[in-house]
Amino acid sequence: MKILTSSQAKLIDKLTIEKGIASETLMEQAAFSVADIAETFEPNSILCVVGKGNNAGDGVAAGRILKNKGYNVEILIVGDPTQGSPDFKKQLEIAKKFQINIYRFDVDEINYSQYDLIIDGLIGIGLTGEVKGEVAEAITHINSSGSKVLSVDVPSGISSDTGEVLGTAVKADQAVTFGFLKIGHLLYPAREYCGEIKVAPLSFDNSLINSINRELILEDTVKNLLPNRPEDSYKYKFGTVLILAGSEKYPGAPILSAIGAQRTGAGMVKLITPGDSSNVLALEPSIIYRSLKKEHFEEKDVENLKEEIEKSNVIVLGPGITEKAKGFVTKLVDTYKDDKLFVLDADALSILKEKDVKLNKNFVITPHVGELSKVYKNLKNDVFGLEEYAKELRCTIVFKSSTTLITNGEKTYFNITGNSSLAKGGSGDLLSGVIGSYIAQGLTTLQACIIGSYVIYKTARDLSLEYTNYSLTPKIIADNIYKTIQQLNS
Ligand SMILES: NC(=O)C1=CN([C@@H]2O[C@H](COP(=O)(O)OP(=O)(O)OC[C@H]3O[C@@H](n4cnc5c(N)ncnc54)[C@H](O)[C@@H]3O)[C@@H](O)[C@H]2O)[C@@H](O)CC1
Ligand SMILES: Nc1ncnc2c1ncn2[C@@H]1O[C@H](COP(=O)(O)OP(=O)(O)O)[C@@H](O)[C@H]1O
Ligand SMILES: [K+]
Repeated sequence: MKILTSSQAKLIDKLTIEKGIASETLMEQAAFSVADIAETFEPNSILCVVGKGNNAGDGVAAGRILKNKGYNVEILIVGDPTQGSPDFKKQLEIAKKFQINIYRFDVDEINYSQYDLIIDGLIGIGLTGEVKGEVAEAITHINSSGSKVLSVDVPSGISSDTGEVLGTAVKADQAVTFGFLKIGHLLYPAREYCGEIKVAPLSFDNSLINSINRELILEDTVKNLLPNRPEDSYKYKFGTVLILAGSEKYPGAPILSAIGAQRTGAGMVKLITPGDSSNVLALEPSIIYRSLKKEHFEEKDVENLKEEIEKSNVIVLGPGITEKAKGFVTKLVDTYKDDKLFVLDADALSILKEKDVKLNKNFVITPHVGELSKVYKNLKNDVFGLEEYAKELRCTIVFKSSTTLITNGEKTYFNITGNSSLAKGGSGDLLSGVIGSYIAQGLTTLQACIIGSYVIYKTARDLSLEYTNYSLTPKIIADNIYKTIQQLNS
């Protein structure tokens, strides 16, 4: 499912209209979808609270369709309708002929609570700047009405490009958008304001679709990424993952990374760690394990581990290593950045603090917000900045959050499959091993991040129904990864 910016959405509207599908037709289609979804709330009375742009046009047309079906519908216009868009004004004239009550007065004079459903057609993708004045007041009334709320396109007040709340925003039970998702539907805080999101089809011109470079990860996106596993094969065909992780202080992190790699199909998983993570063998004896019996990795270990490093395809570097391993990380990356594939996680990311650090397409980095904000000073809540950073570093970034963003600067994938069961130490360690495993099995770094994150997040989501978001742990997720792989393989 493709994800658009507001300007891409406007361009698709424009191209469609240029090809001969009138804007009135698109509006009627949009309004029918809104009306269909409104009916699922089984309301007796409906208030359409509208602004004066085309979002309002959709809202008025949906109101008229619902009125025609026998529902008790009223319309409240917020703003001066004489300043409205041509399509909105047209809809208003039609609505008058259908004898709908249309109010245009002080927004405080309406009793919002008397309606079972409020349709929010105040502002859609045309929002510019903070919501203030009458529109802000109307939003406050909608939010405190206690009525169900259906937002047209995006909840009013939400930036469809960044997911920010600009001033104030409608809290919707559902949002119905047209043709494609918008970025704002998927990022917090907006994700919380959207409620359930429905995407309704419109007769849009799809010729631009292949050039849209942002996409939501769904099962279909991932199904064909599961690596081939021919019967006539052997372990080295599925790659060797070398996990260089842990320290005396953090012996658990490398275990989760190693198990993640092993349970997703890597041919060989080797774990080399400074501390004592020997419990890994009790959990999964097939993992090749060695302890350096010291506090943390040191620069000279790069030379000591030469043979193991050179025999590996992918190096998962970072979980639990502590900042004391910085010299080791810097030397390892400098020495092997052109020859090996890397997943850099946790404290391995501290090398990005150095000026002029150059990664390349062999690298995946997997920061969470705290890690990213330490190394990327321009971090804002926007996708565009992250894409720029990936271009600058020339690598693939997995920006781990409640909505996880995966980008190589050219293409960006949104993962909303996870839930708060993952907000626990160790989830990221598990993920780094899984991504390493998929790279070892021959996927591109971008593909490995897409399927790796999906496999972990989907397993977590499914399991949390039984275990709850409180009690589910990364180890239990690791033990059940096979269930998601089964679904993908069916
Ligand atoms: N061609 C069509 O008829 C279609 C219409 N669609 C609808 O059209 C919408 C886009 O329409 P527009 O481009 O007219 O934009 P909107 O109607 O989303 O927003 C523009 C209106 O909001 C007001 N506004 C903007 N920022 C404001 C702020 N900070 N505070 C208060 N008021 C503010 C503007 O004054 C203007 O009246 C979409 O969201 C969708 O609902 C499309 O989705 C489908 C096709
Ligand atoms: N509320 C949430 N909803 C969905 N996924 C989440 C949520 N909180 C955390 N996650 C996911 O859990 C993982 C946590 O990673 P991280 O913080 O690096 O853990 P650790 O380093 O302790 O292993 C990330 O993949 C992140 O996307
Ligand atoms: K809206």
